[in-house]
Amino acid sequence: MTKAETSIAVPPPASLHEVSAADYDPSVDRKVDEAREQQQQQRDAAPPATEVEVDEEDDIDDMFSLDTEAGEKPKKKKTIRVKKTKNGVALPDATAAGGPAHAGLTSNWDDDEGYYRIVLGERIGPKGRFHVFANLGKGMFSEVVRAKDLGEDGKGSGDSTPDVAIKIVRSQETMYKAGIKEIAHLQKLARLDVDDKRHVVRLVSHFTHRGHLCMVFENLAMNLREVVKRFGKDVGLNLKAVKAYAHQMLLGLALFRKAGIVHADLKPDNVLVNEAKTTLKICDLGSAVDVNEMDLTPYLVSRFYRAPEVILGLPCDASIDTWAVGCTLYELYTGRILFPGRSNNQMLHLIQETKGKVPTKLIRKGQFAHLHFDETNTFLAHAAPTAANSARVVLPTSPVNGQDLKSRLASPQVLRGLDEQEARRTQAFVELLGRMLEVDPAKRITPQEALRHAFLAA
Ligand SMILES: Nc1ncnc2c1ncn2[C@@H]1O[C@H](COP(=O)(O)OP(=O)(O)OP(=O)(O)O)[C@@H](O)[C@H]1O
Repeated sequence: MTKAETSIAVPPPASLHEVSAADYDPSVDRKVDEAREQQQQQRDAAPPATEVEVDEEDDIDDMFSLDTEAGEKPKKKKTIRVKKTKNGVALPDATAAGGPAHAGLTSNWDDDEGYYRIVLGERIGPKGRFHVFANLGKGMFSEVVRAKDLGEDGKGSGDSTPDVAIKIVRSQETMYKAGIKEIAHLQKLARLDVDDKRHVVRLVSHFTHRGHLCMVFENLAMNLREVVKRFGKDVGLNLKAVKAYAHQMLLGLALFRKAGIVHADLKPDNVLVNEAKTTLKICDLGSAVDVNEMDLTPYLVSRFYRAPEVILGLPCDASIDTWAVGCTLYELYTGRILFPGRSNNQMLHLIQETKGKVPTKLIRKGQFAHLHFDETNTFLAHAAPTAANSARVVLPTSPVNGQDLKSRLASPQVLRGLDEQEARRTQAFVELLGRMLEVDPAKRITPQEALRHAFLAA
């Protein structure tokens, strides 16, 4: 492997290679992308399975021996993408059946931004079925509360009052419609997974409360970013836990593929675990899209988890979720963000340092490739977030010395410190990661193939 030969040396800032997953605040990341996406949308005013049989559940009890403590919940922001076209799912009129009649406006029940002013102790839902007792957080799209389910008659009795999580969508028409679409996707996935074995969060019911769409979910404990922060800050989780989580996420991805749905926002924040941290569920389908209705936008998926084909403007499909899960697994194992680029251009730079230069055929076909490569297909590293003052960087086809996954995770020095079995497992993990992070989406491993990979099969 040779070090990058740079005609003008403009590597990404050294600090970019070392970003702790625990320090990452997704809301900052999102704001930048939102602004860019809005610009992009204004510019483009006009507007892609097979099942797999796998054993359930690895035993990951006792993997997290630390006591839990109240952790800080990362604040997140989300870009809402609502297509004008319908996706075969009947979308009710937002203003009908208790929808946001005052869409865009606020009422006494709402704050200035259309969030419902939740009062702890309040009972919401048909017959006051849900007794709200805790706030779980606020996102761009909704606020999430925890409530007791008092049953259909709203009376609740003793043992039969399970906790649920309710996502109360902001009172805004586009968000209401996005919520309806999220419900349709969740219902489709649940129909294909009757036994609830594919690790996608279950929607219990939904209703409208004072103009707000409310989605009632099974209750889970925390998301994977919080898990890493609490149990693996800066060092990551052990390989056994990573293996179990990888297995479950891939089962989820296989289901998405089967359903023809792309999640399009997979990252540690959008994967929840139960109290025992043994089972995970993929959540937040607010950006999910039918594979046949994917738009070309360079800002799809949260930036650190964004696949190169998104940035390059190539046709996208479910493979973008595999890439995002690859980035997520690296983060779980190391406690560090794999590609912490501050722009799409820096993302491409970091990706190429780790994976080698983007193949010329992809550059040629990518609609946005001209923003990052010159006419000789040489990479242009931007000094600023814009393409201005960019410098040509001649990248080798192989990874930059020390940046490839093997050097990072399974160098001879690292392997020497492990027993034989652990060394073999680590190597298998790195091999699988490499396959999930193939730059060419056509060569990227599918979830079904990944589930048969030595790392998971062993
Ligand atoms: N079923 C659940 N059980 C427990 N907590 C949940 C559940 N669903 C969501 N949460 C919590 O609420 C957070 C936000 O949920 P979600 O991402 O679905 O909402 P959102 O409004 O789309 O958020 P954002 O705009 O930040 O992406 C999750 O990261 C998690 O911490």
